[in-house]
Amino acid sequence: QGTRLGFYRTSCPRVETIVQSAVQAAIRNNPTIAPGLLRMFFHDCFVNGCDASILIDGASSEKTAAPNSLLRGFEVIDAAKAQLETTCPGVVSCADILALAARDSVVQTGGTGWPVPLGRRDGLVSRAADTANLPAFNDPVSVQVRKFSDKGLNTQDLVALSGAHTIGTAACALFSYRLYNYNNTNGPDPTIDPAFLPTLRNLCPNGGDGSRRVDLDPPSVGRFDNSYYANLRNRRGVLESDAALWNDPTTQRFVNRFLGVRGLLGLTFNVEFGRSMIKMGNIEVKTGTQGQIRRVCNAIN
Ligand code: HEM
Ligand SMILES: [Ca+2]
Ligand SMILES: [Ca+2]
Repeated sequence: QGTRLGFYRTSCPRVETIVQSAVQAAIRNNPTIAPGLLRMFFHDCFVNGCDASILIDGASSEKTAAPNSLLRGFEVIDAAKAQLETTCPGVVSCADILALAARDSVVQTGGTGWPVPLGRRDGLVSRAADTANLPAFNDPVSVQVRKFSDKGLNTQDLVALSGAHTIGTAACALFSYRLYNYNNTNGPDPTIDPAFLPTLRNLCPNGGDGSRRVDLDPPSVGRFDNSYYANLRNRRGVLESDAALWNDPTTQRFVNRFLGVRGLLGLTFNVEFGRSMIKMGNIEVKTGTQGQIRRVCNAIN
């Protein structure tokens, strides 16, 4: 009683093309939508499962919580839903639209696609307090591993899915503490490449605008490739949580495998990313008669 391929084959055969063209149009107009939608899906699946709880508006819904404050692309899901309601009213869940949009965002940025099993139903609750279990920018590897394993994802999934940071940006506010007075040392995080430090300091001056955004995978921020892992090896991970994946021996081994280091069993990033996304997309899904099919994605019926 899970998700499956071809779920809308008879009830809404054009669902994939409709979502794809909405996502394509949005990204053409604003490339930052691609990372926005990919991250949105992660933050949906980790809180009450992949059930579109992230999309609900309201005073204390998940959306209003700090870890979700910088998400973008909600209007793209709403637009796809509006089109689907004219083509096949009352049939396609917002949770499935988000799962497809995340995949399409990867394809649009040059990644390899994967078949998306469908049949998720939309959830009935969305509470800001439930976002506490999302991984944080300063989580050590042990905590990242635990948060992923709580959702049925292993260490390889963690390293593969963190590869999403091959596209997109981060706000200075979430990592500039590493650049100036890390852990009250009056100096930078010693694990940052000293040649990379001036670049980051220029982009995020001490006491400067915390909302300024920096590429997570320079200079390949718009391409869905494995260059993120090379940055980790070169001690150029921007977020502390990313840098930590290199500094821990277990996760470093996976980074090296994604880099195709000789002597280790190689892993192809784009293939493994899709596999892990299918796993993530099945976290605590509601199917059958659970939940509902929302009429609009930002409110419960
Ligand atoms: C331990 C796990 C993770 C942590 C701690 C983490 C943390 C973060 C943080 C702090 C940002 C910057 C947000 C901002 O400033 O707007 C970010 C960005 C991003 N994350 Fe993650 N992340 C993790 C895993 C993932 C996963 C599993 C995915 C998707 C599969 C993902 C996709 C993204 C994307 C695409 C961005 C760029 C967002 C944009 O440009 O708007 N992350 N992440
Ligand atoms: Ca959810
Ligand atoms: Ca990249």
